[in-house]
Amino acid sequence: GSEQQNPCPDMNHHTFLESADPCMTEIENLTQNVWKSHQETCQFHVEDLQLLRGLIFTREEVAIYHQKPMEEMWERCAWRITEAIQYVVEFAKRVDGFMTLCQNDQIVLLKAGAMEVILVRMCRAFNCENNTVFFEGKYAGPEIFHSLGCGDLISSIFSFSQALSEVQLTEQEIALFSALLLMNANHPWIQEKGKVTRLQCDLTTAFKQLLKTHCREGILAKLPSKGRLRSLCQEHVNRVRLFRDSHPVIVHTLFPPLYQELFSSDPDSQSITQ
Ligand SMILES: O=C(O)[C@H]1CC[C@H](C(=O)N2CC[C@](c3ccc(C(F)(C(F)(F)F)C(F)(F)F)cc3)(S(=O)(=O)c3ccc(F)cc3)C2)CC1
Repeated sequence: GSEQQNPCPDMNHHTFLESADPCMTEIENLTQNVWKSHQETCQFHVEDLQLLRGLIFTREEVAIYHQKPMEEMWERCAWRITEAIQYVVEFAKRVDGFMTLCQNDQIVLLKAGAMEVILVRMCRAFNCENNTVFFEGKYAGPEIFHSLGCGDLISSIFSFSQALSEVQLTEQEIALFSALLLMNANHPWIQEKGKVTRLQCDLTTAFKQLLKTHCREGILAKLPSKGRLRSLCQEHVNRVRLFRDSHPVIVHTLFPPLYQELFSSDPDSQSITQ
């Protein structure tokens, strides 16, 4: 294919010398790999999530959720999020290049990005016509999470999903956007910055190429900003800490260990998520 001018001009010279420009097929292969990894590691197919939109919790079923104690609702959500995180870990492991990173960097990238990928994936399970999300087998409005006692977090999650579902991202766009959220070389604790930067650059090229091919550059302005995603994740971490401080035994005994490591521990403590 035609020689690509270096896609990452800011790569300093020695990194440039040791790495050739990705030619088109390399970028196309990366796009196919990321799309396949996404399809294989989503909990539900988007067609199934659309078919199930007709299945909505009845008023009686919502009332039953309202009667559940806060601890039980938190435990359910913690398990759900842990399940979703495990699928995201599997997604990352299948993206070309991720497994070549050192263990430390894999953990740092997942700790920082897993929740952001879940928030993006969530828009697939969100129905913006009636402001409901797929939860435990049926579609539910925000009121079903009432007993969690964090209405502000829930409403920001719903308004985030509302805004993102209006962009009507394709599965390929979600796949590449998710991979980009994970491969963030600017994270302070990254040891092999050059390798992550290379991955980030190739994924950026792949994403831009995909948007250009499908005349979808317009969505770049509609994607949530880094700041929006980060503040939503921070709100979630704060809420979990709040719940943990008021229910230490519950979190320590019942919350899935992976969830605790990813969200309850201090952001800078290293831990094994494998
Ligand atoms: O891979 C797929 O197909 C997708 C992956 C993403 C799935 C999903 O939407 N999710 C998996 C777990 C989900 C989830 C999101 C947020 C949280 C919390 F923030 C809090 F509980 F506080 F809200 C916590 F973390 F603090 F507890 C817990 C669990 S959920 O489906 O249980 C859900 C909960 C609340 C919502 F308001 C909307 C969704 C999101 C849907 C299926």
